[in-house]
Amino acid sequence: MNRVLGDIPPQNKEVTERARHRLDDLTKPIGSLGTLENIILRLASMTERVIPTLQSPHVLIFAADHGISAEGVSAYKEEVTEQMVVNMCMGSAVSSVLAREQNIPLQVVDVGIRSRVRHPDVLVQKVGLGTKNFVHEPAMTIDQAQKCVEIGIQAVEKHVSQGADIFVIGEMGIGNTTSSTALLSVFLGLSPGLLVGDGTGISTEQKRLKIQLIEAAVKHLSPDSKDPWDVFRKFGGFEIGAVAGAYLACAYHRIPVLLDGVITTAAALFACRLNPAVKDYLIASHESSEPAHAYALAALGFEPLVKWGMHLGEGSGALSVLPVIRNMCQVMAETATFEDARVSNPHRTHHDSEFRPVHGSAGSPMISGSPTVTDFTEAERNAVYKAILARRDIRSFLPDEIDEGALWRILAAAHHGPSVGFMQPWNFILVRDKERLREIQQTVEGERVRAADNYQDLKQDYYLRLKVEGLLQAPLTICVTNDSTRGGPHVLGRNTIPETDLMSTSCAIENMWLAARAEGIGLGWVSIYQKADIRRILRIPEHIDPVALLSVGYTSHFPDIPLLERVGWGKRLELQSLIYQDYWENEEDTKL
Ligand SMILES: Cc1cc2ncn([C@H]3O[C@H](COP(=O)(O)O)[C@@H](O)[C@H]3O)c2cc1C
Ligand SMILES: O=C(O)c1cccnc1
Repeated sequence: MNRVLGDIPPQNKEVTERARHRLDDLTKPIGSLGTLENIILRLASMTERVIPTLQSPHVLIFAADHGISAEGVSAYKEEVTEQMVVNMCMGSAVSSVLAREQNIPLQVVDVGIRSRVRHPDVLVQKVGLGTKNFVHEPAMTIDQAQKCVEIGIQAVEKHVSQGADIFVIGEMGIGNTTSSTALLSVFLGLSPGLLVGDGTGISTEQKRLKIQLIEAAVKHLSPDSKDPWDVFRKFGGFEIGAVAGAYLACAYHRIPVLLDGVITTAAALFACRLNPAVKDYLIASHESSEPAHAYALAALGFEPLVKWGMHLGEGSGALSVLPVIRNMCQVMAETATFEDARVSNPHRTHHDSEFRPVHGSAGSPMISGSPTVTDFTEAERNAVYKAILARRDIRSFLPDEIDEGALWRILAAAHHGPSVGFMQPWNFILVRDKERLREIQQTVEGERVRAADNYQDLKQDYYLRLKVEGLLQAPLTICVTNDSTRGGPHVLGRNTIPETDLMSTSCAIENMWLAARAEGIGLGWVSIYQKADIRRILRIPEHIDPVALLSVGYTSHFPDIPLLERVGWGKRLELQSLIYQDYWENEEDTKL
């Protein structure tokens, strides 16, 4: 607990500033999303992402019983706590329906229900069998107070480690509006008469009793309002402590968390008294009709997003507002900027839209320094680079047929290659017929020998000893063709550089190569042939360009360095020597 309490990160003003800049660049009048703009900026600061994403919400509901319920301060009996928890687990409580509708997992934690809960899905972590009745004695010991906060921390941390990126925390505990109101009365120094409301629908008589009991208990237990633990242990509840712990853990992990009604907000005030930095990670969802809620929100400096007169608890208010907040993340991500949509912007010239990049904190699945959250895990990212670095041009094949599923995936990878104007100029001729392959091999062999004339003496011998194809070994050859007429005469982006169709087809081939490598399948690009020969053998029309012959098959091994490097034909140039800054640099320039 001390780790979490002592190390809550501050707001990130730089990210907030960049987010504000982007928000003002979106195609809408400045400030037109009202209060929701502030929510977006706060989310950016909390998550240190200019474009925050909330993809994995999680609901935690903490439940416990209260000694004070013996005084008849609720319209319902204590046993309803356990019954409602079972109802939640069966998916039939308001909170369960709201969570299910949004596909959000919900976990109920029993922090101290008096009876055994009759459902296996409840996480049982009882700190006691209900609190003591604070009319007579402190609700709990200091040890219990710390334990329930610790349970809240652990519950959040478990789900954070599984990828949760926003939390709704709810509570269930008959009698807990009395407990919360007592806490708020002491923390805020306000009289219970101002704060007590109708709770679950109590009579005027019960309301009067509720006020009197709180007043008497505060007098009797004389809490030290400057000591949050003293106040909490005297009037709190186990579920309220767990909610406070959950808020602390969210703040520690830079995870946004939604407040619900009066009970969770009392827990928030307790958490903020332990460390005021928690506040920066809390979002007020709604204002409940319990009078104490408005006072508590005001004390925290929060303006609730909505006032719908809700007074249910269970996280129901927060769950109702959550979609609005998540939509705002999509707005931030997907709304066009004035510049992108070519809409005239009176507020920005081209120059002042440039901004310094910002560096976020590291940690999977976020890439360090990225302004957005990436949806690639570290393992997935590494896999992409592995395929790129381990790709080889293969010329030795095993005769085994290629798995049909793998072949389809490789072709689909090609088909998802980038193409200018989306013209998709490619076709794939799958050649398995041995007679046809032999014909192809003969023309390739003829070209290979002819090309040897380009080299002299020893270099020529060297060239002729290189194996340039495995056409007859591989079970499959794919002829990739390019149709420059596809998409009509005016393909977007192809008007000034006509060969972009060919570039697109090349990109498709590279995709195939990488996919094949990941499938453990070798691919060799054969390019020593006369196009006319290949057109004749494969009956390709005159206007279609046979770009590549790809031998495809399993191979005994993928060399760790390219074959031509291994045999000394060439070596990989230094990347550094190929990169220029701002303009083409002459070698003379760099020597100076
Ligand atoms: C059926 C039912 C479902 C609830 N869900 C939340 N609460 C809410 O009401 C209780 C607090 O009110 P009081 O202090 O008056 O007992 C808490 O359990 C709170 O979560 C419920 C209450 C009832 C009766
Ligand atoms: O404000 C709330 O969330 C609330 C009010 C009454 C009863 N239960 C919850």
